[in-house]
Amino acid sequence: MTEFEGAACGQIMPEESRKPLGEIEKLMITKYRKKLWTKFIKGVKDYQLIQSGDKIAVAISGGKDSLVMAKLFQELRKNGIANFDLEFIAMDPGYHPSIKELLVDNCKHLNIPLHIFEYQVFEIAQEKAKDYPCYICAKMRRGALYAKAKELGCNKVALGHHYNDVIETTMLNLFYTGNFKTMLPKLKAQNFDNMELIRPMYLIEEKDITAFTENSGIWPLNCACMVASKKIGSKREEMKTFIENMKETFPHVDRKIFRAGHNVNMDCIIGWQKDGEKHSYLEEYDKM
Ligand SMILES: Nc1ncnc2c1ncn2[C@@H]1O[C@H](COP(=O)(O)OP(=O)(O)OP(=O)(O)O)[C@@H](O)[C@H]1O
Repeated sequence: MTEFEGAACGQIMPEESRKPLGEIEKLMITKYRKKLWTKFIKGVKDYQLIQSGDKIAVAISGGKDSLVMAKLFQELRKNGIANFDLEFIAMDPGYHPSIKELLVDNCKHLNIPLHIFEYQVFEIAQEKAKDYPCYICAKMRRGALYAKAKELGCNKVALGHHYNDVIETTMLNLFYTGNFKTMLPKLKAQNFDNMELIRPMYLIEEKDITAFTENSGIWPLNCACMVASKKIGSKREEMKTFIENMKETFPHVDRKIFRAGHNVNMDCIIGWQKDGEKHSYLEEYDKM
């Protein structure tokens, strides 16, 4: 473990030395075709994430998810299935120089032309929210990514959240906030006109991203956070373990949680929020 990682950080250990770019690109559409490429295309189609004429800013943290997302986007562009443009953006929130070097080196090897910009999120998050910096950090990061995307003439920002992120977020909301709230495949940006956030990795499982990354011999950035990782145990990691343990008794529990967000039965919901306003089923009860 490096001095920057928290106990919850799981390091990816490549099985072999870094493969040449051509081999990595081929691996993605051969051995990992079903697990990565097909699911990427399905997510893009099912959730209508790309429209003709889009210019998409692919947000690269340097972690495994966003690196794989970048390669999948490049493959889609090569295939000419949709008419869209790409930019790759990375916000440097105050990374240690060795971490930044790894990010730049991986992107160079993977032929991802990166726009890196500095935005000292770590410093601000640590100062403003000592006990729980993650929320403010994520909010500021999103604003900075939208602003950079706009500057480059993009109308969409793509984030690397995947299938397991969706499930874990749903369960974290249920357990810790007592609400049913999942993560959307796309949404309109607040405070930025004509800007959308898309999550094209929505159907891709984390274990397949990990396997592909290890097989490619890539060492991605891992827990580059220099603020929170040592202060708070990762609730997300705990939830990951909890779901894995549940799978021993209910093998398809992850799929069921994922599907639940697509199958809410509004006839059996007592209260909900819409556009920030609270509603109750009693509002409609007497009209039935
Ligand atoms: N510093 C950054 N610059 C640009 N994009 C970022 C940055 N940090 C996060 N993102 C984007 O937000 C997504 C979710 O970020 P999160 O911190 O949850 O990382 P993650 O789930 O570990 O994903 P990854 O493996 O890509 O780091 C990333 O996949 C990436 O698209």
